[in-house]
Amino acid sequence: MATTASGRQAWRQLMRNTSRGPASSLSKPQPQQQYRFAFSRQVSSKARVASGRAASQPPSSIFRQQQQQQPFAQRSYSSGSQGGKNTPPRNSQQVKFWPFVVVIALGSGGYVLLVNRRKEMPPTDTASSGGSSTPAFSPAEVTVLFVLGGPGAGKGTQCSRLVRDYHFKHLSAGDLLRAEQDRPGSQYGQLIRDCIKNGEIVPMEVTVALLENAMRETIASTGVRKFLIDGFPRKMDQALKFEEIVCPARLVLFYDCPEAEMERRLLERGKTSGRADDNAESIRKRFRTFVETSMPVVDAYDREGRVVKVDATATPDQVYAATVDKLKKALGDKL
Ligand SMILES: Nc1ncnc2c1ncn2[C@@H]1O[C@H](COP(=O)(O)OP(=O)(O)O)[C@@H](O)[C@H]1O
Ligand SMILES: O=c1ccn([C@@H]2O[C@H](COP(=O)(O)OP(=O)(O)O)[C@@H](O)[C@H]2O)c(=O)[nH]1
Repeated sequence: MATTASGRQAWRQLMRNTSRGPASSLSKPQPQQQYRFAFSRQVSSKARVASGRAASQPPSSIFRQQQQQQPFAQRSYSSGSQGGKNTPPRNSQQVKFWPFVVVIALGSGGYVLLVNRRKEMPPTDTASSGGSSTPAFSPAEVTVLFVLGGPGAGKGTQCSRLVRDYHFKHLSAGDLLRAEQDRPGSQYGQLIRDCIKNGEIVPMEVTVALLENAMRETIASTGVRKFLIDGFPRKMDQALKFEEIVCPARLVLFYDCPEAEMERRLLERGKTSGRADDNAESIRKRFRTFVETSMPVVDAYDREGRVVKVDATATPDQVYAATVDKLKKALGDKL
């Protein structure tokens, strides 16, 4: 997808609106048009590389069709003016020039206005920083651990314990999305509801904005600067975007659990969780999304040596002991 100036603007608009509103929420409903722009924008550097190929390809077949149709359209116009037998001869004195003058004047005025407006626009991401923006938080001051694993692997269970013993702030992407979904007046409520029910991933702009807001709010209100970001990133674009504009992650804590065990846990959790996606059908879809879309993210971090993998099949206490042991080795005094 091409990175358009209007797309970048829409992203900025989204971020401005979200950072103004109450923490952890996307506060200001926006016009539908901007919303679509925001989602069409792919800003990650990898996405840009990928889209470069598409951009250099010839115009779409629809565009080509329009180009080809133009001569026909012109012919049909001219055939009318050439006139049939009954067409009176054209009197050159009847031709009026003032409409042309008005059109040219309006066109020139519009162009000048456009140029001046363009000058007032803030520089785009790529123009200002050669293709990448500075993250909001420096990894020297803020520690971010992504906590990943299949649905029901035990991410939330382990995060609660780490919060208790090591004073992390636990930010569950799923919880933030569910809160936004239920927030009266949220423009994204229905979209989030549909994605969660179908085990699909909510467009990254929404989730990244919610997480950034929650981090800002946490730092401002508690001073805590260590974050467990649970259930995120589930897709490569989220990972790239978050690390580009929010904060590079220190590592990924990955809970490895077989599907049969995760399914058993989720069906058990579903008896009391009240979650719309803790049912057999949604669980199946979530597993598929996890394998097809989220595991490649874990694999990518693994190739960079940034994954701490923990076997999640044992009891919660045993899994926690293994977690602490491995995190101490990986983080030292940052734990
Ligand atoms: N190690 C474990 N063994 C058995 N059940 C577990 C274990 N860890 C978590 N659970 C249970 O499994 C369910 C899913 O755990 P949860 O932490 O909510 O998973 P996730 O956040 O990965 O979706 C919960 O009901 C939880 O109590
Ligand atoms: O970054 C995220 C995190 C979660 N979700 C959605 O929220 C659902 C529930 O995620 P959560 O982490 O709460 O639960 P889990 O599936 O790990 O049990 C997922 O299936 C997705 O539909 C999402 O779209 N983006």
